[in-house]
Amino acid sequence: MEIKLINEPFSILSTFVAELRDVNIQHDPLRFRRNLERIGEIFALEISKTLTYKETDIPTPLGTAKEWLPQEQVVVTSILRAGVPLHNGLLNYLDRAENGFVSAFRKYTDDGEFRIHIEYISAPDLNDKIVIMADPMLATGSSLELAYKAIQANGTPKHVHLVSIVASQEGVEYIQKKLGDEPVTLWLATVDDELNAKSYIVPGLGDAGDLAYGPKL
Ligand SMILES: O=P(O)(O)OC[C@H]1O[C@H](OP(=O)(O)OP(=O)(O)O)[C@H](O)[C@@H]1O
Ligand SMILES: O=c1cc[nH]c(=O)[nH]1
Ligand SMILES: [Mg+2]
Repeated sequence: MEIKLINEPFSILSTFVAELRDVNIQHDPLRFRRNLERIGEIFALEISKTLTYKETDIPTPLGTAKEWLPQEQVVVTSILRAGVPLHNGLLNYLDRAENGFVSAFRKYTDDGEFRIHIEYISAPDLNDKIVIMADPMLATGSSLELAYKAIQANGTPKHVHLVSIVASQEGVEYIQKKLGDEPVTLWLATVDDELNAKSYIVPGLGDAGDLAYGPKL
């Protein structure tokens, strides 16, 4: 497994991440979702550089131009809920991609413990395709690991790009341990040092799903 941290060299990306984190800005849900989407667009551009390209004749009004076009079929998948705006951003650029969705959410018990529940998968045939799996938060890493394993039921992808915006160091190490031998690249915008007692990333940004879509029961 390869890990790609895209926050260096410095770019406009860090402005969008700062706005997601900033407690004085993040409570504007339209802006929060749009920043997730904009970061998805940046990841799409970076991931597109890893695709296979073929030189292709393009008819113009004045002649024939040669352009390099991507060859593989891409499938953008995301983890509900918080993955949706990131998914939209990836799809803005990878607009011919097929799409998949996985529900993976924390279900809390009265003692404050939680387990990850996967109840819904909707995805196409993944055999030999380039799969992107998006979730803005990589905290313990359980959601991403289980979602990755769940979609394998739809076929064996050629490669899987796992995309997260804010990761914890512990979560990165967990994914490395669980998926280290898989044909996977883990793309991240930033890595924070800590997880708190409730497995939230510190400093992180809070609850991405709630900030994008409001509280849930
Ligand atoms: O790495 P983990 O410890 O598994 O945590 C990360 C997961 O938690 C969040 O989802 P959440 O359960 O809050 O669902 P939501 O998107 O519906 O709010 C986030 O979007 C990830 O899916
Ligand atoms: O810090 C975290 C951890 C899980 N889910 C979030 O939205 N934020
Ligand atoms: Mg949430």
